[in-house]
Amino acid sequence: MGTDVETQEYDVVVIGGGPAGENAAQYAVEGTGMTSVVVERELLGGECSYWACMPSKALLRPITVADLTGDLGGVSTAHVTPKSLLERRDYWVSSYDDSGQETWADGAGIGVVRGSGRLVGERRVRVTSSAGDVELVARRAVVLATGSDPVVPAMYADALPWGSRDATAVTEVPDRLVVVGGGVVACEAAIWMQALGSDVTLVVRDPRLLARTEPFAGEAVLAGLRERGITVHLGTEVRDVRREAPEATGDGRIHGGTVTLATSAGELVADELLLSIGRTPRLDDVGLDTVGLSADDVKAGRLPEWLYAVGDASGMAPLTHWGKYRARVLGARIAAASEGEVAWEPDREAPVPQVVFSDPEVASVGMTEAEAREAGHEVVTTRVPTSSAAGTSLLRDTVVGESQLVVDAKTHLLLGATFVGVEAGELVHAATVAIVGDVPVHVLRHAVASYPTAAELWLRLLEELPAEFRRPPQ
Ligand SMILES: Cc1cc2nc3c(=O)[nH]c(=O)nc-3n(C[C@H](O)[C@H](O)[C@H](O)COP(=O)(O)OP(=O)(O)OC[C@H]3O[C@@H](n4cnc5c(N)ncnc54)[C@H](O)[C@@H]3O)c2cc1C
Ligand SMILES: NC(=O)c1ccc[n+]([C@@H]2O[C@H](COP(=O)([O-])OP(=O)(O)OC[C@H]3O[C@@H](n4cnc5c(N)ncnc54)[C@H](O)[C@@H]3O)[C@@H](O)[C@H]2O)c1
Repeated sequence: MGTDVETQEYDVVVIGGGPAGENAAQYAVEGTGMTSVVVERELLGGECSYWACMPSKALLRPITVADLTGDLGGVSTAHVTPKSLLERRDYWVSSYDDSGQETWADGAGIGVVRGSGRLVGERRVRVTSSAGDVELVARRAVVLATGSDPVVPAMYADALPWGSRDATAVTEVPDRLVVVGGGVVACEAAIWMQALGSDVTLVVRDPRLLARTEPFAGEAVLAGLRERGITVHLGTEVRDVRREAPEATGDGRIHGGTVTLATSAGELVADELLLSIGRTPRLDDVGLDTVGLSADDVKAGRLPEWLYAVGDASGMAPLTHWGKYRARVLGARIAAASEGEVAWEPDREAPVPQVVFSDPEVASVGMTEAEAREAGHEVVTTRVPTSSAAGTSLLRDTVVGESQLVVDAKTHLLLGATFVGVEAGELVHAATVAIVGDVPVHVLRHAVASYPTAAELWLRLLEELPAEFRRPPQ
């Protein structure tokens, strides 16, 4: 039977216009003469631009700078004003207007179709919107870049807890906020919510914060949160959640009456509950069944040659820079294949860096010491106080945190690095370069950092290694 739905053909159809989708659409066709289109049902730029990375970092930066002025002789202490903090957030999310992104897509020659996209068969995507349906046919590839959803177990659902969208889009500041989770969102959001005026309590199931990083990093962040007056209950289970008159008032507004949590540390009462216990790929309603696939197939990479997943939707590390990187790799593959070529790629997967913009900041890449040992490496570690270089100690009056390298004892190659404290996020990139470039530590010693910059911390770390790490392995 015929259909009166308009059909459009492109070489590459990308469902989801977040950072991963945008990069896939751009790199897949750049320099090839092929065409690509992005299907977006909310705002082009995705979660990252409007409800995740950008607003959270826009909120945290003034707080970090104000703290710095309070810990730096020779300058008056600055204070955060909640109203101007929220104005800064609004500026960085362009007041939730994505016309700038649309201009970018236009300039890059990428088509944009507004609406909800869904596979309806091999290489076919149906886009539904209030303006009517369109069917997109992909000559070469369909890319799923639909992002992820926060995990909300059934016990919490009726209480309509805040998710990270509410925390980043906050307009009504609850007097008392309970945050469930001890991961990245919890450790970052606790800081800005407390600076905005909430009395914040963290309820953490694990015995420590940031459980996937080195233990000393979580300990430093715990001390930092407690120093700000934030209460943290570690190793605590939530057993029941009740709320008076829950109401879907919208992003960033208080979702009803008082929330009461029964926990293994006792009863907690709050005006709002922020649930931040991880995210899951958004694959439920993208029509995988119409091509005989499931979400598990996507996460395991069991996909036909015309279908790809990238970014949070792929189940890989849910980080913007990682999603964008994988999208560039994927885009280059698709572009090269269209010319009958194979894009060059390193023969090993690159390590995933992550910066947690907590206080103190935590930055890591590669394996933790425990992960390296578990993977069978013979390991040597070197750890120094982050204050131990002139360049780092000059940056504040009190420099907290420690930094560590994990080195393979046999090859002298860096396996992982963790920096905690001032400039951690900048210091970690040299570790990423050393790992990707296979630079052994005896060579790294000859990469000289300027005096007195924070990068001289690398010298301190390398100096602390046993003497045999100053020459090639014998
Ligand atoms: C509070 C918070 C802070 C964060 N901070 C950082 C940070 O500092 N650094 C970092 O690297 N990462 C950070 N992240 C993670 C980062 O936001 C994600 O990894 C990133 O947004 C993933 O990009 P993506 O393109 O895969 O998905 P998204 O950014 O989620 O974009 C997916 C897009 O697809 C659209 N979409 C979904 N389904 C459909 C459909 N069926 N049809 C049409 N469109 C659809 C969505 O509307 C959305 O625009 C943070 C996350 C949170 C929650
Ligand atoms: N700066 C950044 O790069 C940044 C900032 C924010 C978010 N993100 C990304 O967003 C993702 C989601 O962040 P997140 O903080 O929600 O997740 P997360 O994975 O970082 O932390 C989840 C926490 O919730 C706990 N948890 C899991 N299930 C639970 C349950 N049922 N009850 C109680 N606790 C439970 C975990 O033990 C962990 O402590 C992160 O993985 C991260 O990649 C990145």
